[in-house]
Amino acid sequence: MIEARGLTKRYGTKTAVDDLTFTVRPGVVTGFLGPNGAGKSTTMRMILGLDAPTGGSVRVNGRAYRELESPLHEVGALLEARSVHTGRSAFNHLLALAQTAGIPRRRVEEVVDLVGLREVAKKRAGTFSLGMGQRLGIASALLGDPQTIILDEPVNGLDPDGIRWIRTLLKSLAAEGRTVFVSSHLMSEMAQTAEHLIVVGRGKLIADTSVRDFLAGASGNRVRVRTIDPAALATLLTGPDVRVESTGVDVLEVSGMSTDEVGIAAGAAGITLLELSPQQTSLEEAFMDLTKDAVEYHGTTTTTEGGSALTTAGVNR
Ligand SMILES: Nc1ncnc2c1ncn2[C@@H]1O[C@H](COP(=O)(O)OP(=O)(O)OP(=O)(O)O)[C@@H](O)[C@H]1O
Repeated sequence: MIEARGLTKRYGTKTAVDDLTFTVRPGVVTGFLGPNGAGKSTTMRMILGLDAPTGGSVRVNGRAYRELESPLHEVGALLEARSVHTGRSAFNHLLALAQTAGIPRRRVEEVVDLVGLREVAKKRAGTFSLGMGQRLGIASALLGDPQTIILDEPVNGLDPDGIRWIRTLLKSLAAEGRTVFVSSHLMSEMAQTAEHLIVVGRGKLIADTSVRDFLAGASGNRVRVRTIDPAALATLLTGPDVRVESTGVDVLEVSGMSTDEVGIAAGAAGITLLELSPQQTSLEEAFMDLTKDAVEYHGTTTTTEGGSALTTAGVNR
């Protein structure tokens, strides 16, 4: 369990994290969403005791990271930032980390298999591709068999196989009852991986919700309808709260009415329908709606460089 209360971080006049209060619970993957510069990495660094909050607090299993008796066994993390450049083999890199924390060699063997690095375990980690480097970083994070796992943008730059692998791994770690907190600016990815979402924009909390509720709340009523007389149906349905768009020769997209309402209105007017289906807003669209408000509220735009190499924290600091 991770609990942030009024968590704040300022760098000079810049407020990177602004009074964040949220709880990350065990048993589900929690996505930490926000556009670049929203404060995700800074929040994760504070959770891991790598940055001190300017205000508020954050606890892991009821205690500040620095107070954890055996941090590697409690929290495993993979932070975005620098790559692990090492002349050691992947296996020896993990073994060295394990030895500093009193973790037995057989656990190194286990995590090598768990992350699928067995075939390349004897290769120098410095020669690894981004995807292999990420697997190695995740292996390091899992070495202590931690109850809480924190990953900053783990799918950045990965190919579809790698993304699928991480997605499956995160879900299985959560299914074992662990707390899994994973950041991303890819909403579509989080929709497939996370059950719960904490959304931030410009350092502030925008939403703390299940993925399901987030989509339901954001989607409104949108209906796709095919008909033999689109012009007549469009005229019939268009109103102050209803928008009708033509999206194909015989297809309309109706916002502001349910499928039932469209069907009943068309039936009453004697207009034949060929298809009537509710449309779900994608997480991407829902997220853009939300963060657009945050951007407008704050009135400026930030751009940050998109670094994608990774290093481990909590293990390899
Ligand atoms: N050490 C620092 N000194 C000054 N400003 C910083 C520092 N670290 C982060 N910031 C600023 O704080 C804000 C939040 O940055 P942070 O890296 O936490 O965001 P993020 O959501 O993780 O974004 P990204 O996905 O780009 O990594 C940004 O505007 C960033 O420029």
